[in-house]
Amino acid sequence: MAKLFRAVIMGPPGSGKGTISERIAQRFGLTHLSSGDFVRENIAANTDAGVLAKTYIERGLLVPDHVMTRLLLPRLEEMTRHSWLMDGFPRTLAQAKALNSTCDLDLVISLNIPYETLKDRLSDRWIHPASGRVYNMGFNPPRVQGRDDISGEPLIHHDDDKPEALVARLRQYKDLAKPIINLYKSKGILHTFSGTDTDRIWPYINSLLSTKIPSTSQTDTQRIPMP
Ligand SMILES: Nc1nc2c(ncn2[C@@H]2O[C@H](COP(=O)(O)OP(=O)(O)O)[C@@H](O)[C@H]2O)c(=O)[nH]1
Ligand SMILES: Nc1ccn([C@@H]2O[C@H](COP(=O)(O)OP(=O)(O)O)[C@@H](O)[C@H]2O)c(=O)n1
Repeated sequence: MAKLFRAVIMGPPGSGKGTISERIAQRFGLTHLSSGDFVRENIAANTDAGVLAKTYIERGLLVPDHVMTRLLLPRLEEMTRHSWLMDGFPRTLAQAKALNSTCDLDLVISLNIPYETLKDRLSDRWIHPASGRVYNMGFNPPRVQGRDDISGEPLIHHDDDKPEALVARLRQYKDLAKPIINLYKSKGILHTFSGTDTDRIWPYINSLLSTKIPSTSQTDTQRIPMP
């Protein structure tokens, strides 16, 4: 069996983690694991952890570490035969340490995007909640306005994508991400990409990953919140 590949993508809200993860999943055949989608699925399914998580998300708070790790780590342990890219986890140093004790990461991508760019993108982000597919009216608009391309279902706008919520979310990201970034830097697996356009960052990420994992023309790549 080919060597498995484990990566994490980090960045503030709106930095393009979901968009870039999709491209990576498609090009390299990794499974894209979105911790945010997984949390939302648990909320929709009314699981114990989902009910608990909802009380935090509704208040614009991060879900506590012990809830997130209880949700995610058992699922990761089921992924022992898959290569994956994790988006949205770890969000804290405690989560990074918990992840560390579960698996060896090969690579961490950190996105460094200016504040004005994040603000513009998020004010225009539309999401299909059931699949996690994400649109932007300028960058990747849906074929039919307000509707998901695949299912035709309505798109929604998250309250916490509004500019008034963004400053606090960004500050929190910076504070929490710093020690995680330092940890990954010290392990020699951190790669940082800066810029205002996903299309200009993507070739660099693509060529980095091409040196680490064989590309695939797979069409059956998955975007699943978690397995
Ligand atoms: N204008 C513009 N929008 C982008 C670009 N890259 C991503 N987006 C959009 O910006 C929003 C945030 O991207 P997303 O991948 O959801 O970021 P995440 O919060 O880090 O997962 C979405 O609406 C994307 O469609 C870009 O280069 N330019
Ligand atoms: N590791 C994580 C991942 C998500 N979450 C919660 O789940 C929400 C949605 O996750 P997301 O990754 O889609 O969020 P954003 O990238 O929009 O911040 C976050 O805003 C947090 O409230 C968390 O608390 N801890």
